[in-house]
Amino acid sequence: MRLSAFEGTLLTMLAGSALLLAGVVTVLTLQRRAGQRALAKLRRSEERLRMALWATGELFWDYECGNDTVFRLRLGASGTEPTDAEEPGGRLEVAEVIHPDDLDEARAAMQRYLDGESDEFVSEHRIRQSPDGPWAWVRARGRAVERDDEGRVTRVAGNSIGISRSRGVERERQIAREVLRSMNEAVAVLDRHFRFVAVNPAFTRISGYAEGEVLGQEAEMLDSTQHDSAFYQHIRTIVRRDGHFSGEMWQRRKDGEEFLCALECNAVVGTAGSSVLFVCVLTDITLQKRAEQELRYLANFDTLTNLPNRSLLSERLSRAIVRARREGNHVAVLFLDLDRFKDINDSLGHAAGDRILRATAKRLQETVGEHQTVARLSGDEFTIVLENLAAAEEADHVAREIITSFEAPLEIGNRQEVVISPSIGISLYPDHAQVPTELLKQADTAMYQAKSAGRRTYMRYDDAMDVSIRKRAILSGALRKALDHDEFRLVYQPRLALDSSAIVGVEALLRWNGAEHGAVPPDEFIPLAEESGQILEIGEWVLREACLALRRWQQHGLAGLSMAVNVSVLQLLRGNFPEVVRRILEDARLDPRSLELELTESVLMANAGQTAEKLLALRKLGVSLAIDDFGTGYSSLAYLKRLPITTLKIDKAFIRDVTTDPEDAAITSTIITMAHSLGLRVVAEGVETEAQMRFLVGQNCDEIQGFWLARPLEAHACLAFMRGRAPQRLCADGVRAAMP
Ligand SMILES: Nc1nc2c(ncn2[C@@H]2O[C@@H]3COP(=O)(O)O[C@H]4[C@@H](O)[C@H](n5cnc6c(=O)[nH]c(N)nc65)O[C@@H]4COP(=O)(O)O[C@H]3[C@H]2O)c(=O)[nH]1
Repeated sequence: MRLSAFEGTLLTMLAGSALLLAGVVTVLTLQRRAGQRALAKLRRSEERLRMALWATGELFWDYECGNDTVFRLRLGASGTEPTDAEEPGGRLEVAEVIHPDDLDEARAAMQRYLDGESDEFVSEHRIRQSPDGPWAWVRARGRAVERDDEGRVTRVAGNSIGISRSRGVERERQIAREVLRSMNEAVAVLDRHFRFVAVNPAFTRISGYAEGEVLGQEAEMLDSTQHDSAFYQHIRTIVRRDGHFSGEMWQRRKDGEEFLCALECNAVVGTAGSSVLFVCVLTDITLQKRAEQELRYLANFDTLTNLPNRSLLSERLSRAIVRARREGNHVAVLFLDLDRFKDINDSLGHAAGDRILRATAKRLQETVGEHQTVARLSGDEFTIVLENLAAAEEADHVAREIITSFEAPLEIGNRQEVVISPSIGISLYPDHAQVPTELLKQADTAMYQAKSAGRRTYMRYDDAMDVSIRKRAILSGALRKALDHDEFRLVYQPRLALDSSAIVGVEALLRWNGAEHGAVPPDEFIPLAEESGQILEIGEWVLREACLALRRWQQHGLAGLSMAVNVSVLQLLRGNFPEVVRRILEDARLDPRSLELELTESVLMANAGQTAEKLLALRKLGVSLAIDDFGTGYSSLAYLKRLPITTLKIDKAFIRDVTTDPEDAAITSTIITMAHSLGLRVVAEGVETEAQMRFLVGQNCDEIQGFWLARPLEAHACLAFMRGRAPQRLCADGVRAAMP
């Protein structure tokens, strides 16, 4: 079949169109395939990017400056799917993301970047990964990704890396550095050869060595001479072997001074398991040790005398008891108190008192030997523990030795000497008690009894003493009310002048008739009043009462009489006694020459130096001064010479046997002669018989006093006695013929 031209043309055109279509289809197909390949490539590259992002664990963010919001993107755990930190595609206010404390600094960093002051935005701050999640430290970096027409940054994008861990480590390091720097303890890091690797400032402060002087040096440069080198070697061996040492040791500073330190040494173990470094911490404990020693000393010793105190005494006594129980022997406790120490302390001053206590401590320790415990409990109370005694009598023997040792004066410096006597009480284990407290109590009780028995003596405890102590306590309580209750009165014992046979004076003697206890002898209550200090008040009352009595008698026409009043040493030592006397004499309108004050010999002798001044003041007033009970104390006429004494009263103990005991007769006669040679008037006390009186007349004694003449009399009876007695002549041989 033949085709027309039109048909041919049409056919040609159709064929061409088909070809064109086929070509277009081919192109399109090719294009689609290329697009698909490109997309696949893009996806692969995105995937790789995502994987990389996931692997870094970083957070991507994109900050819009205009609205101060941030978009954050972080990849999920699988790394295949992106996970928005917030709502996908959502934006968050910056203030919601960054920790409030870090916000200002982060903004400032951003501002610096936006102002062109930094090449990139860098900030370390805390962010929350999720709304309720914990805060985590990140280091954020970013750069501008968009700018406006004028070139101003409108968007900044970047990433944030978690730095919590490194920041923690750094922070720990910083703290550790600071701790080391500010530590009071010296820290030295040593290598395995014990050479210094590092030291802290405290090390320099304590050892005196600067860091540069020790680094690389051996630690033994600090070894002291207090230990031998084997000691230090041994410690280093322990540190190497155990990786640890803790203890005390002496070390030497750069200036050579040695110091005691507490050392704590620990090995730092390397990855291979062996010690690579040793960290040693040294604390200077020299002062602490000294303080501890001082505390221990203070807890156990008396600082004044350096003797053990009560606490150490109890400890030693307990141990002594245990030993004695085991070995079947005795322990004695000697409780010692210095007689009239309080008065001496008050008059000489406390500094001198302290010196006396120190000298006493020394004398005691010397007497009993250094192996026996001598302790000071308080004030002037000392205790001695005697061990290994086979018999109780050995304790008596030591007590006697102590008393004798105190006959020699105590030297208390400045060429000053003091004579002081002790009173001692003794208790024994196992005889009196089994425990320290009881033994001490009983020795104290015995000491009290020794004091009551006239001081300067010792007594062994017995059960009856407790009763007596209780009685004394009750009596002392009653005595306190005696003045207020008007329970005191005075009696008067006349004194006779042997040459004129006239009554020349009386001695006022105190009587106490208590409501509860009846008549209590002065020998019992005067010591109690002295102990409690009441004697001051009572003594003043006696003085006033006696002066008023004399004044009344004078008004009754008795002239030329003198009144003798006993004065306790406390009255003399405390306060202004001469002034008290002056006032009382003035009130009573008495001539001071009519008053004689009697002081006991032992007291005057022991305190000669301090009392002399007061005695002089009294003498200046015109008052006579007598030494009472002469012969019972120190009987030192040499001492007497130094005191402004006018009268000496021989104690009745000598007079009692003066006619039967040649020794007493000789003593009495010597006292009279020597007293006269010193210009003193002599009065014999306790004259009970005519024979005694005769003897005294023969010895030229000036006055007598005693039952032979008259007993102490009530005021009115005494007045009657004196009135009824006209002076009588004495016999030719000097002995008065008439009996009283
Ligand atoms: N055996 C005997 N004794 C005689 C004889 N003549 C007198 N006496 C007693 O001897 C003591 C003498 O007094 P003293 O030695 O001062 O001894 C006094 C004195 O030291 C003290 N005393 C008395 N009154 C006071 C006072 O007011 N103040 C002070 N501080 N002490 C006083 O009490 C001590 C004892 O006083 P008294 O018991 O009254 O004892 C008095 C007296 O009664 C005698 O012939 N034979």
